Amino acid sequence: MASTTSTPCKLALVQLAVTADKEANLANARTHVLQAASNGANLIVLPECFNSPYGTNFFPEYAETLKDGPSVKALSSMAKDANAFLIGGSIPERDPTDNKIYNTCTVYNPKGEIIGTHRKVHLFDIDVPGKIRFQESETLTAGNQLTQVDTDFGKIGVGICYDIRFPEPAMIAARQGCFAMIYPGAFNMTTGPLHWELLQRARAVDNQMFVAACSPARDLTAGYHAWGHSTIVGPDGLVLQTTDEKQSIIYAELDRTKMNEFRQSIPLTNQRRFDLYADVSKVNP
Ligand SMILES: O=C(O)CCC(=O)C(=O)O
Repeated sequence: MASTTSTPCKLALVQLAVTADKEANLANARTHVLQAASNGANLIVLPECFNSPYGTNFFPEYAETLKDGPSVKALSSMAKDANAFLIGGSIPERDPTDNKIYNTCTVYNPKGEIIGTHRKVHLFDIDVPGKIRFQESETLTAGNQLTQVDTDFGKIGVGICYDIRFPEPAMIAARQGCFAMIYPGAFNMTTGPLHWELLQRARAVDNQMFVAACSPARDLTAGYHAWGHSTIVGPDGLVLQTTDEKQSIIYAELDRTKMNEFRQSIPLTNQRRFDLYADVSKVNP
């Protein structure tokens, strides 16, 4: 389905250097969000866990509520002062009703109002012997819903990092009219070179939509070494913009006219055979 709006969308991914100092991280985010806006971006994205070091031991310490935590306040005023839509990376969120902690992305309109909240639905629990073991479920709880937000440019699907490994949310988003999937993420030095770009290109080419993933910059003094390489991919599966591991901002115009032309020339959406593969969850392995 084509997006209905025609407002040009200039996307910026802000690959931030993240420290252990939350206040400094929020101030650094603000500086870079305003810089992106002054360069014409009207859709700005921050990385996964941009206000805290990435590690299960840090999540309880840095967690805050969405109602009156400092990060949500700071993000709201950044979006307003930038006059841009802001996909606010993710933060460790404490839900006061059950005291559970989530890895949560909040999304803002240019008035600074929250227009969407995504709690990471697939927790990053992996064990690659001799390389990396990470168990988010030690301190985090998974969210229970997929997230799409309405913007001036059309609908956008939002996931967080490990969520990108699962094709279904991106496919559902595309079929429900989203023109882009955006993932704040923080891959590592093992799976980053293997899969970071591949997964983005896969989600893009499968669904003929824009896909972008925004990482923190790499800090070799931190416990977790992020891969960096924030990347924007077009609906044809080609990389539009990418970067290295350092702090930087990358930009691309997301041209939905070109996306719709590409969808017409290779019309996958109308050619799917759901009569043959209706419900994969019911297929026995
Ligand atoms: O899927 C991966 O390899 C990395 C995922 C990750 O770092 C995360 O979910 O935070």
